[in-house]
Amino acid sequence: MKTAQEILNNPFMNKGTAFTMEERKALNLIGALPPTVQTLEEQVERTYKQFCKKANNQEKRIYLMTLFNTNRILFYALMAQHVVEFMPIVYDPVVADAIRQYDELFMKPQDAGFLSIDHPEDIETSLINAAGGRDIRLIVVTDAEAILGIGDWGVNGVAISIGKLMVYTAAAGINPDNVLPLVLDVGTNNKQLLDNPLYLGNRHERVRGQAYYDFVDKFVTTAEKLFPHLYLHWEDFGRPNAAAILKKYQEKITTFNDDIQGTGIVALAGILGALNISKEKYTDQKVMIFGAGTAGAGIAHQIFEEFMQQGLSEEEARKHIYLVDKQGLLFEDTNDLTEAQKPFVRQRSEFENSASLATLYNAVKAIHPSVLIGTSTQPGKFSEEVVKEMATAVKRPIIFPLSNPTELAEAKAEDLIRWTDGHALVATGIPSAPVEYKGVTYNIGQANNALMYPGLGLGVIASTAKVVNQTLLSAAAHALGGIVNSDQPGAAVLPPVDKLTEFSEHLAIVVAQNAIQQGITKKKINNAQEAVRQMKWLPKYTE
Ligand SMILES: NC(=O)c1ccc[n+]([C@@H]2O[C@H](COP(=O)([O-])OP(=O)(O)OC[C@H]3O[C@@H](n4cnc5c(N)ncnc54)[C@H](O)[C@@H]3O)[C@@H](O)[C@H]2O)c1
Ligand SMILES: O=C(O)C[C@H](O)C(=O)O
Ligand SMILES: [Mn+2]
Repeated sequence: MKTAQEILNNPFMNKGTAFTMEERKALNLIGALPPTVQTLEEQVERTYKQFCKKANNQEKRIYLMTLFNTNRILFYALMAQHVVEFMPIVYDPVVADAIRQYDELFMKPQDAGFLSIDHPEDIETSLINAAGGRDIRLIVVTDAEAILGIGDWGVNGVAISIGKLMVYTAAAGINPDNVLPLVLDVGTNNKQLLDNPLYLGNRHERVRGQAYYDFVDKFVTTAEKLFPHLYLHWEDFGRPNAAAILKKYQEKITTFNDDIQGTGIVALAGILGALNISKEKYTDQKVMIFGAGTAGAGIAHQIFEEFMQQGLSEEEARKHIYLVDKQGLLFEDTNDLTEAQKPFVRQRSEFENSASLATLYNAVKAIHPSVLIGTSTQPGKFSEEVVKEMATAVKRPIIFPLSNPTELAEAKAEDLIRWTDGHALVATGIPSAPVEYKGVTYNIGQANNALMYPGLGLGVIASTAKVVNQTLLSAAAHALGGIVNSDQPGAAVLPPVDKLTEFSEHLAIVVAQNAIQQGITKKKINNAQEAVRQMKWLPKYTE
């Protein structure tokens, strides 16, 4: 028999004031709670009032994390009613501040797991301890080398795994009992952390090379062994490692890289949504991606696949894509190209003065892309000059500044609308308020992978898909890109976050259906819709 304290201090068991009198008698809780029994609805009302009293986003976040650590059903019941308001606080952009201040704010590990490269022999024990006997179906893991656009944050990065999983549950109803947030602590090269006496992670530089890959592999093998129904989500790894790890495992296990594949899907969906509004053809588009790292190259790949699906040859498809990185427009002879950039480099002979294409402005002027996407971590680079130049040649420029958090965005939505006299079709990585311009309200879609990874994940888990392949990813992009209200002036290019739970379910059903059709499910699943609905968890108390 558990003690009152053991029950009340376990967020998976605790119902707080909602324990009924019968439960209080049976569980030795008599006298350990105030006498009034509340409903979940009353608890939601009380906690929302408490939340509203907090003075700023940081305080609000601390409050919500405390609630999460206290009563998980109540946390999700509350979040279900306030998704739009809570997303930026539990997730991007406020999560970035929480990561920067992890040691100052640390109270509880929040049921996350911490794997240390200094003790690879402890991987199995650590996973068992962190899971605590639960049936783990979904892991979000980071090594925190490239947290959003803010760089290397060592063990602090665990908060992105926790935040991503909160969104999985709030958006798609993944049972919180089945999830495990993880950080691979392989050291950090962040000097500020190494010099901070209160830093909580391993106090040495990042381990690189074979030792790193052996550690990752031991983690993957052990997790697959312990959790046979696992879907493994990689988040915010550094540029070379993210791509290499995905390549190594994507055909072997059920796995997904959010920054490469998730961002690719959401960017493609945003373009498809924008073209629904402008009534233009996909195969007429010229796409320029500024910042061709993990996310940028992932977007290029997804867009490239779509050109081929829409009938272009591989060679023709490549001609529609232009990558710009630190070196400027990427050419076949550019130094330090990554493997993921190489398929999309251009020939110098295509341009009269290729040497001048080292700046974004010159590249935009020479190419006049119809789509401009930013994943560069360089704030303000979609300047008035760049955007106006683009708009001289393109009627409805599609412009997505996707860098996170807020202070790193390549442009603000409001400026893009003004500079293009309302013609730009805009989506941003962080939430943007609607823009009022010349009597029209422009709703700004949030092109953040959070719009799709929960639905994709629910579909994959419910259908028991063995792998996340290109066909599945394309189906997800089309499902998401098809939901825009194209007749409304100022319509957003992506569905709004206040409908996140609805369209996540829709996405999940499309994905599950696609996995069934492809014959890539582990179990025989007859009905995608039923499988998805059955898998969905709702924040309700049970006896
Ligand atoms: N909205 C979303 O869903 C989403 C998803 C993933 C990443 N992102 C954002 O995209 C950004 C990049 O993330 P990442 O994981 O790809 O990082 P990354 O480090 O892999 O890529 C960044 C790229 O930008 C390039 N770059 C740096 N300075 C530049 C400059 N002055 N000009 C041109 N290119 C430059 C780098 O060389 C690198 O290739 C981050 O801010 C991240 O938050 C957004
Ligand atoms: O975390 C986000 O908000 C999106 C994305 O995964 C990122 O790294 O920026
Ligand atoms: Mn990310």
